[in-house]
Amino acid sequence: MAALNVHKPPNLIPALRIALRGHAILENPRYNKGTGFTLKERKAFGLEGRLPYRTNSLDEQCDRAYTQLNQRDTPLRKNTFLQSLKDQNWILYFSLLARHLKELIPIIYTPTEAEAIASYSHIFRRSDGLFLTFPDEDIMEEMFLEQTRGRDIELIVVTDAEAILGIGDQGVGGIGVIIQLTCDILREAHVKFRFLQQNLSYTRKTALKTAGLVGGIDPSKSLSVTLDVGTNNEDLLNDPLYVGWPERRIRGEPYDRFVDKFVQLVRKYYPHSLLHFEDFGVTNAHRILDRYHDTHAVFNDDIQGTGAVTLACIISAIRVSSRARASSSSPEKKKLSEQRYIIFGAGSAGMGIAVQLRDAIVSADGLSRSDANRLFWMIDRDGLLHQNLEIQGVTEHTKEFVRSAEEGWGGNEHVSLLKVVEKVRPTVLIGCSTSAGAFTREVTEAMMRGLDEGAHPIILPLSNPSRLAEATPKDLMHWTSGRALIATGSPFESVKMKVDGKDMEFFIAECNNALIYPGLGFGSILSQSRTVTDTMLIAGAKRLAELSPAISSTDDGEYNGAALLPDFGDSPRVNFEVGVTVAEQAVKEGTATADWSGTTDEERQRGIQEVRNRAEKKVWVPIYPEYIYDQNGQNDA
Ligand SMILES: NC(=O)c1ccc[n+]([C@@H]2O[C@H](COP(=O)([O-])OP(=O)(O)OC[C@H]3O[C@@H](n4cnc5c(N)ncnc54)[C@H](O)[C@@H]3O)[C@@H](O)[C@H]2O)c1
Ligand SMILES: O=C(O)C[C@H](O)C(=O)O
Ligand SMILES: [Mn+2]
Repeated sequence: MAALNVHKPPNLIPALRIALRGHAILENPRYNKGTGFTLKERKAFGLEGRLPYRTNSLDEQCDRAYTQLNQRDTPLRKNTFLQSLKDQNWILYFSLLARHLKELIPIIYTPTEAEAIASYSHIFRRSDGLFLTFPDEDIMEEMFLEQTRGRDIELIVVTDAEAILGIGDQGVGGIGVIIQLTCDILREAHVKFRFLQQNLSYTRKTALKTAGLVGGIDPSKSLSVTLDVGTNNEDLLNDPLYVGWPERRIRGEPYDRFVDKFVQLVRKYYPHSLLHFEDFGVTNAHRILDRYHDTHAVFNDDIQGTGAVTLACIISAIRVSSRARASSSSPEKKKLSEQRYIIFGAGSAGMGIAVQLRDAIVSADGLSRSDANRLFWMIDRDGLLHQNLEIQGVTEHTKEFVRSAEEGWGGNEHVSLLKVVEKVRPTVLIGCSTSAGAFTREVTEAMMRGLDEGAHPIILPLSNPSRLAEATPKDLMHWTSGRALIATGSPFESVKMKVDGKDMEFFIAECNNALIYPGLGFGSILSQSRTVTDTMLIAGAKRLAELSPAISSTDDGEYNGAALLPDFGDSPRVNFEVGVTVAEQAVKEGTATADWSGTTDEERQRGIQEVRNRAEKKVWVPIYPEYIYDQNGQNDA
């Protein structure tokens, strides 16, 4: 895909009517333009004496901010700089991100976010998002309304921070994992705005084709929420600077009641919103998803987002591997159901991946659910999950994947990854265990030995941040003599090596849920889907796979080292496509409730034709609109 180009005439964005003046507008990151305010706006909003003479374009502001950013010499300092830029001016922040997406994603996201979250209380400057704290349970509704009243919220991202990335319980610092996904509006209640009447369709289409859009969801319509139910992290509990509630985590009935109170507020005030759960502990994550799945559009990113992006990655890898086999004597094995999967780490991500792949196998290849379950071997701390093992805290989801005792896995003993690889001869090995280096040379070589002639091993070390990856791409490529098809959870450099005397460069895809959740979310919000169904997720994943460089570049020839998934630099457009597909699926299957989505078969057909057009209109682009002072604006709009 072509590089993103974010230059665009500002007059193509509709004007906003705003009631704020002077200091208040400069202090509001949603509306602040800094030196970007035009002379006309400076006059209208009482800014003439508050800003230096020169008006800068957004391009100039981005160039300046980029130079300032590069004066910060560590990723964490850059992360802090960007966070403070976001606190000052959203459009500048998103616009800068859009211009340097590939470079900046690792700064605001994995791996640097892990450091920022771990030091949250120490680098704290200013709060962001909504904090709902357990001892304040009785006033939760007031706190919720205080921040949301008058707002048209479509996306709510929430964490209780029990399992942040692979770094565990981070208490209130967990807000860091979600604020990069959403932007909270300050003092929205004092502002009234409305779009001027214009023909937007050209505007948006052009913006979309030429501009970077970050997820496509208007940040003012999103809210990030921390459920501070305590922390079991001893370091935080003993840290006098810890800014969260310094008590042990609440469990059991009080926890469920607290979460339920929050979910019911979301349902009451924002029935059409998407509620995105991030980095909950594994048992709570599954229970919460199951509990609300049929009553609200809920989405657990670690379970479903990871499942969907991994499904896309595997579809892409199987295509490459089967093409390679087409020229050998062994069967092609093009189908998901023709693979054997070992999943190392049976937590939220591992189970999410297993369920998503299993569902896709059932729907695409027509296997029964139990036959499809048999294609998976799940391994956790205690080794392979098999019936003779006394496993602690097995969830309903996990049970389905426990291997039968008749397969001869022995008694209640630890069956190691190596043993399982040797016996099962997997074609796909996925890591989401937080166990750095677990995919050793021995394991990898054993996997290679078990493959059919000509096949590529598909190996996905997905644990984040980078230092927790189960193996590095460089090692895997060398251990497999350049055969492995690899994707990782955090970004890694490409691997250059000679294969059969030829110089090759292998690009390592980032198989991270961030490559798909904005699209899944956008599609769900666009169609106002009542629930997020498995079929919507599968449709989104298939679309993502189709857009992978590995698929397009191996169509008529040998694998050339292209990445298994689209590049993060292309994620805005990729996510737009995923969003359109997900919304089309929601309309098709009748879960969409948007007024244009229709109820009869005929109306739905028309609704599907509408989706792209609606998406283009809805997508948010980080470019300054013109502001018009609306003296009569109602402060409580
Ligand atoms: N790439 C992505 O998009 C993505 C998405 C979600 C999670 N992740 C990563 O995957 C990892 C797990 O995340 P999660 O949300 O599933 O956490 P989780 O705590 O729910 O699951 C981790 C599981 O790994 C198991 N485990 C720990 N040590 C192990 C070992 N030595 N051997 C085998 N199993 C072991 C744990 O018992 C647990 O069941 C994290 O590093 C996270 O960053 C990546
Ligand atoms: O946040 C990420 O980078 C991906 C994923 O949600 C994780 O928990 O690791
Ligand atoms: Mn996560």
